[in-house]
Amino acid sequence: MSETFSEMLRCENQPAWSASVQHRFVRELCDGSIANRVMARYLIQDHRFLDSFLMLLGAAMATADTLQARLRLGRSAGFVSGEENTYFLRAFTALELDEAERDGAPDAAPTAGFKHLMQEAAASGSYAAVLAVLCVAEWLYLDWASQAVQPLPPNFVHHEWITLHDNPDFRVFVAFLRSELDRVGPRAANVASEFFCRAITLEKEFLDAAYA
Ligand SMILES: Cc1ncc(C[n+]2csc(CCO)c2C)c(N)n1
Repeated sequence: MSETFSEMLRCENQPAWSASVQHRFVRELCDGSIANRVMARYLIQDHRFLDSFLMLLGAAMATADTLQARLRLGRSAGFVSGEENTYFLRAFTALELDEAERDGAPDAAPTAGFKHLMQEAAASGSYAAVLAVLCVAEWLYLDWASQAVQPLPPNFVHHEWITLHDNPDFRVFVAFLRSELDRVGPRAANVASEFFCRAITLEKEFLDAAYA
């Protein structure tokens, strides 16, 4: 069987991909041993990129070439704006982080890098560029979350961050993003490959930054 375009990009970006999937953050999150301050640092930074992520989803809706894709992307934007947002707020409360602590910390370099990359992809007007960044952000998370061993850790701050990225709806969404990238990527291979590579590099740096 021949390799799909998205599989080819993932292969081309080894070992960076596996370094994220097997990252210390993922290991400690999945076994529940992660320090509260590491989880807090990670979630504060992750919450920062939600705004640019929604710009990226909006750009995907604007640049998609079919109604079916726009409808699918629209549902995902609704989900990210709803349920996931309450996870962050509940987690911030559980970790006893007040607004001053959340707002006081500056953007870490990979957070700023991600915001810039997502805004650049959104402004490019290229569906392939947007899909490449979306694909890394979502597929990488499904990849590590689906390898979590049962039973998941009892703390909701840990297990919900895993199940948010490993559930039937999310699987379908990642499969959709990959099939879209497989469909339009080969026609814009250089752009897709450049954005994919920049995104995976930042994912690894983003996880490292939680321990910095
Ligand atoms: C650094 C970083 N990269 C990717 C994701 C994954 N992610 C971001 S928004 C979104 C959509 C709704 O779940 C998903 C899966 C993340 N959270 N943080």
